[in-house]
Amino acid sequence: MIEAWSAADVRAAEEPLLAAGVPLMERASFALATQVLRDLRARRRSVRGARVALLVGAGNNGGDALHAGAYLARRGVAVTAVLVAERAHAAGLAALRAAGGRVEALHEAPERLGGVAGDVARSDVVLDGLLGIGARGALRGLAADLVRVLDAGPRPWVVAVDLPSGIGVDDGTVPGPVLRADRTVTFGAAKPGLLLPPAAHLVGELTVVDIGLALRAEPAVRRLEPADVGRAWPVPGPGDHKYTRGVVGVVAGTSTYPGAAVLAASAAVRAGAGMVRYVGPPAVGQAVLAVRPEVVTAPGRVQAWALGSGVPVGFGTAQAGRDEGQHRRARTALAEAAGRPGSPVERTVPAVVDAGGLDLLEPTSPPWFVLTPHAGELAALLRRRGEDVEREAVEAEPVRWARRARELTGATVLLKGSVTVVAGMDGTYAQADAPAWLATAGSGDVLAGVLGAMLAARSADVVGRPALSAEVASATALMHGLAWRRAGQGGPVAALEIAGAVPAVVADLLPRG
Ligand SMILES: NC(=O)C1=CN([C@@H]2O[C@H](COP(=O)(O)OP(=O)(O)OC[C@H]3O[C@@H](n4cnc5c(N)ncnc54)[C@H](OP(=O)(O)O)[C@@H]3O)[C@@H](O)[C@H]2O)[C@@H](O)CC1
Ligand SMILES: Nc1ncnc2c1ncn2[C@@H]1O[C@H](COP(=O)(O)OP(=O)(O)O)[C@@H](O)[C@H]1O
Ligand SMILES: [K+]
Repeated sequence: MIEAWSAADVRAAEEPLLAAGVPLMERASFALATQVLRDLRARRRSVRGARVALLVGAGNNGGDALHAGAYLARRGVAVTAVLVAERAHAAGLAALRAAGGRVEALHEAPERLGGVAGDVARSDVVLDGLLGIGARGALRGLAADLVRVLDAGPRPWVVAVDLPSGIGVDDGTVPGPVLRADRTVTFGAAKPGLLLPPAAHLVGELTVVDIGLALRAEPAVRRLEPADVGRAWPVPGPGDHKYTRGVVGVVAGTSTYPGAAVLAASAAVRAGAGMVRYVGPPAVGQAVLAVRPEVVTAPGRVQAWALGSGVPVGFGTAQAGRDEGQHRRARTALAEAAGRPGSPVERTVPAVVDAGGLDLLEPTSPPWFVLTPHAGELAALLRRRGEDVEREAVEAEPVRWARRARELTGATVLLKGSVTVVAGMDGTYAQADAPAWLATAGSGDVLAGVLGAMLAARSADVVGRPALSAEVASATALMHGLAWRRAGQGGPVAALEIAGAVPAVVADLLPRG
């Protein structure tokens, strides 16, 4: 698992060490220089004579870049520091000069911007040390101008120092120009903005360097890795039978959108549900059975629901494909699963609420409900609860709006997108496990089905400790991405094939022995 701490928590952890004279910047810059040497060796035959440009801002982030530049200069690298602010880290500057590095004081001659940017672009590696955790708002002034010019030209290999300068350190926003990094070397711990969209797309490969910080607070954002999923995946034991493994109830699809039912039910079967009950129009049930004869269509108890995929509700405009029967079935399931008065207690179970199901929710829901909107659906859900927000605003600040939806609805919120953000009761997760090939019609229905199976397998645990829903949802997003990799082999894939790849991915992930 990768864990990320806020800028304030990182500073609080640094303070006692700095007070005790622990050389944090030396540790950080040495690790940075070592990584740059590795990158240089991978990219050219000899380190000696390689060209490295340092983009240096006014603070300690620039200091890291300057000290790393000094190490590199001593290894025979031709290092040029480009200063963009009146101030620059004095000790770092002295170290670089002493090691034979060159200094280009761009702030003293801003008219040289074009020429300097051209030189920077011809470097073997560029270190972005403009801003670190001291960033406030978008890059300003000459730093912003330089990044804009560099962005427009040919791209050298960029290593971001601590983080790509100008991203929202704690919220992953991209309020202005940012130089996209090929690698980010971050110190002490990852920062939330490195994991959260949209900034996460500017980070490149993430290297976390241990500089000895003791971070005591809870991490602000977590990202699960495959081994975490392997450890958490429900593995049946000798005493299990299909009911203990969990029955998933699927209320999905209509005669207009039968495919969603087929995809969600297939995915639940493939993810290892003990049994899948399809609840819906008989003709859709037949379509499901034609693909997955394991599914049953008889009514009965379930341990979790997957509701709403392919069940449009269509407020106002999109009325096509409405099916009042499906709305009624979904509403009944939602009420029972929430434990509304009058429902048998054993019917209080987790529920995945997808697509049209989001329009059928009561104003508030229990935290063992996992809502799975994409940005447009989240914006609509928020508008219905009084927020003035459009899809674009959700895309610009996904974590803010996912958390807001969690507050307003009470449910766990899994916001789909190129990075999936999960806002849960005791924390936030961000999963970036597949490229845009995964964005294919029906892929969200598969996610809903897999998540239904996961929640059914841990039904009582999730209702008893609803904070677990977020972790289960994140693990499912990761599994979804891995299944794409397996099914698509790096290229396009059909949604049903993603479901089909789940068993092999699970088998690979489970601990051996
Ligand atoms: N503490 C330690 O020992 C360790 C710290 N470490 C390193 O220090 C980094 C944090 O350093 P930091 O606190 O000096 O802040 P930093 O990010 O360099 O920027 C502050 C400067 O930027 C300016 N500025 C702000 N916003 C701006 C904007 N939008 N556009 C333009 N300028 C802007 C701001 O100017 P002001 O707004 O105050 O005028 C101020 O001068 C951290 O990320 C890590 O790399 C490691 O070495 C490990 C040990
Ligand atoms: N740019 C992207 N990169 C990677 N994954 C994406 C991207 N866009 C969407 N996805 C993923 O693709 C799936 C699409 O789900 P959804 O929008 O509900 O589609 P559908 O309703 O057609 O099934 C989600 O899991 C989402 O996280
Ligand atoms: K930086």
